[in-house]
Amino acid sequence: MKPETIDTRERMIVALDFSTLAEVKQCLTSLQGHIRYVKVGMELTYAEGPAVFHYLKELGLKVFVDLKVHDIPNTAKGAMRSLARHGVDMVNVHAAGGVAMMQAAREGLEQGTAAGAAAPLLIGVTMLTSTGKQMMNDELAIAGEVEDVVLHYAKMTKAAGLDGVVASPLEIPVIKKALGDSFVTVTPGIRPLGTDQGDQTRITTPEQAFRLGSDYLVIGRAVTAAKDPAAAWESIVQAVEADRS
Ligand SMILES: O=C(O)c1cc(=O)[nH]c(=O)n1[C@@H]1O[C@H](COP(=O)(O)O)[C@@H](O)[C@H]1O
Repeated sequence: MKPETIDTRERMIVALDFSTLAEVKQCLTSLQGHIRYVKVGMELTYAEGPAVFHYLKELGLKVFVDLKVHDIPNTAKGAMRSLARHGVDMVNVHAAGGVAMMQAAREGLEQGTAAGAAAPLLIGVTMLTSTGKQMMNDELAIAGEVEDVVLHYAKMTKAAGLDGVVASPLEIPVIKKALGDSFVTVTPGIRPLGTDQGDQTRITTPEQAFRLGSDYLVIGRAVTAAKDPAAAWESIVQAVEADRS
């Protein structure tokens, strides 16, 4: 199904950046029934192991496992084969690992997916949303504009046969224009008005992210660190739906 035909809530992913299952359960006490899609990153996976993926799937949630694999092709392939066996919905690798690594990741994912089941969406991370132009140019020694580098990584990702990319919402129009509407875009760096920018650099509001054409928004601390996560979540959903109508 094309992401734009999916309900808004299915396109908003909550980043469960916690280090214990107890904290996850506490957060879900507020959010359960409101959310449909969650992201499990390194912090929670390294603490609780893959059992947490199954716990969340059994609650009826879709699960994006964000481990940002970046290694030699053979290792990336094995990592994806193992991840696919958990029956999750979305996984990612760093596009900077290169086309051969991404192709190997794709192969591993197909090998690990149960017969008859759909493979998880495989997404390439372009330039982290915490990275700005100065850091990219001076620290990482990558010349040019962030948007051009992101587009280059997105083209590599598509050439490798992946389903889409992680980028900032700011780069989505050029990615969609060059690579087509069905190339999936997943965007962190979401900051509702009045929330703390923290360590993110290339940010937009949730409304802007949808307007720029993002398929899936990843939202973490603006919701999970709020006093009332469900209220924070619902105010984002309302703002987005009002903006889109
Ligand atoms: O792959 C990601 O999900 C990711 C890529 C990226 O470029 N930037 C980024 O922030 N993320 C993740 O998205 C989430 C953003 O969280 P908040 O900044 O709290 O909304 C975190 O879990 C990050 O690990």
